[in-house]
Amino acid sequence: MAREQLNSASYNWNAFPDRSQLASALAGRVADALTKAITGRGTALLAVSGGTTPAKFLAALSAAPIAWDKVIVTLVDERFVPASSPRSNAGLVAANLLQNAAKAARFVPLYHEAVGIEDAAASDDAALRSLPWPLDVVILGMGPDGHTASFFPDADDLPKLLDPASDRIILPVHAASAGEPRLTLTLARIIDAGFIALHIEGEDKRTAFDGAAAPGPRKPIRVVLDASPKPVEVFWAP
Ligand SMILES: O=C(O)[C@H](O)[C@@H](O)[C@H](O)[C@H](O)COP(=O)(O)O
Repeated sequence: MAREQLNSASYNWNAFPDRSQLASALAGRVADALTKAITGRGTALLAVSGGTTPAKFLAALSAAPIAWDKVIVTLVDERFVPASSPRSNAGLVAANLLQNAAKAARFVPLYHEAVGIEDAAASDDAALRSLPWPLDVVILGMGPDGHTASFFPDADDLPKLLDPASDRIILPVHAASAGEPRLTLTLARIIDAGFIALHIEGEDKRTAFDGAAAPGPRKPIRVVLDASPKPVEVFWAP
């Protein structure tokens, strides 16, 4: 049942009694959306977030009996570290999603060795243009500060990351609160997705999400919700 809407129907609230039930339900919704895309255009483009929340969901999705050989997986964002780093989102995806049936998917990472983050972002931007945009599914996470993707409130050039008219796919991010330089999909690519889910867990994240509804300066997650042409499906468990 949807809670009172933030800024008029910008999200639907899907609450679950526990994190396992959320993982199964979200995996089912994503599998259906990917299958619909494959039926419609012969392929499906999926972008997932990293961090600590998604592992259970990604593992549940990996077992979905769909045509994974027609699915392309990429990342919503990535820390500027190699896949061998414990901080790597590519490493998280390899360990949790690209297993079981989903092993047949094509994975397009964001990190590669480069002189610097700006060079990496430019070459990613060029390389990812050949993917079958728009995204069919995007799974966002959210930090307690209201960031999503790598749209950190203290990011240099935050308006450029959040420009709904940007023609960029990938941009570099410098933000003191991010831990290390990041590579991120732009908001413009995210809100074009056919199915947009926000996956958050725990009371802190629920409070942070509710805080995004409060009047005052808009946190990045609120900018995404307001810019999305369709309601974002929020999946939450305590
Ligand atoms: O690279 C990342 O960290 C993510 O893409 C980021 O946007 C994440 O979704 C939030 O920071 C929540 O992270 P947790 O799931 O670890 O709380």
